[in-house]
Amino acid sequence: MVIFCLIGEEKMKSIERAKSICFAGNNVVESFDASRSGAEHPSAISSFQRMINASKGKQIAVFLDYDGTLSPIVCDPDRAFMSDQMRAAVRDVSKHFPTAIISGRSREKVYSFVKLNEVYYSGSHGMDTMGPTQENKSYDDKYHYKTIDEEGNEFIVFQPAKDFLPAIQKMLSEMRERTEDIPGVVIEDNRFCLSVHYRHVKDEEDYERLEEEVEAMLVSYPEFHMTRGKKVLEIRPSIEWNKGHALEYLLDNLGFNDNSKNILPIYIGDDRTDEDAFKVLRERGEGYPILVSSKPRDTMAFHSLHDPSEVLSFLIRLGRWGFDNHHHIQD
Ligand SMILES: O=P(O)(O)OC[C@H]1O[C@H](O[C@H]2O[C@H](CO)[C@@H](O)[C@H](O)[C@H]2O)[C@H](O)[C@@H](O)[C@@H]1O
Repeated sequence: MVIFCLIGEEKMKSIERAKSICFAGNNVVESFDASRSGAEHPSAISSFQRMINASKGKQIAVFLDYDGTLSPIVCDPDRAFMSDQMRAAVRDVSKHFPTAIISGRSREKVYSFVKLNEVYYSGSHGMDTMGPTQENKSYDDKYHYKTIDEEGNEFIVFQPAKDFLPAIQKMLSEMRERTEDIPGVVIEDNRFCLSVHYRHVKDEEDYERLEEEVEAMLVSYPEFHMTRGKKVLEIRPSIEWNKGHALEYLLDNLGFNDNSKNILPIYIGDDRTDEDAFKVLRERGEGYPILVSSKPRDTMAFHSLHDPSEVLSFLIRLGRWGFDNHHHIQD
């Protein structure tokens, strides 16, 4: 079935450009573009060997975004499934290197897509992180708790936006009421933040009204703010915590603090929110921030991958290298 998602800002632009953004086979809505970021952001696949050489004597750790990285961008957020091949590749990588998925989705939702017990999960743009249990004195105990999975493994959960949960639930009902007469709006409860999707909002006027409704609601919730993603407005608590903080938190819990030079983190992501994590790696002066994008873009990443199928090739290669070099997670 061919489904076109030609809406909002695309509607205003030329048909030619729209075709490249919104082709529809298999419901996939982000497609290839001939141009790519070239010399500025070399391909992580062609630079693979160089990256691996730099990892000598260091522990590689892998951090992955979900939507647009492990799964293609599709029209229906509830159907952003990951392929079995991708799941196998992530599983193989996680056998050799600590691996975490850091997503804007709720932690439970991203786990329901990925279904791997071997990886750590951080949901709600890093505001809900389940990591290894090393005592971490630098973070507030009030927002930590310990938990055990079905296999008896102990984890620590850190939820720095916990105090905002009642307000988020109120906003969820209010937003649903405010937008019930705007065709095409989908509101996703991401637990510590909300996603207001407008991919299916066809009229420019409806889109403008939607933005006004979000802004009007936020007047009564000054402790929240709105950010923008791919055809989505996101409502988030205004705390100083993002995917970059979640990455640092996980590195700390894995035993690699700011000063550690024994770690080589790889972070792969496609969205604006991933830039916070790219920035952390740049500032630490170690590791590889990799942008997933078919077009050149302003980014803090050093390398790029074209799309999730290139992410798959990269992960397969990394998993094989880990196997061939006898890297075991307990080493
Ligand atoms: O941090 P991520 O894992 O990349 O999550 C970011 C948002 O991703 C999802 O929305 C995006 O993907 C959908 C499915 O492909 C697409 O329909 C939507 O237009 C995109 O914005 C997710 O639904 C959001 O909740 C996440 O915040």
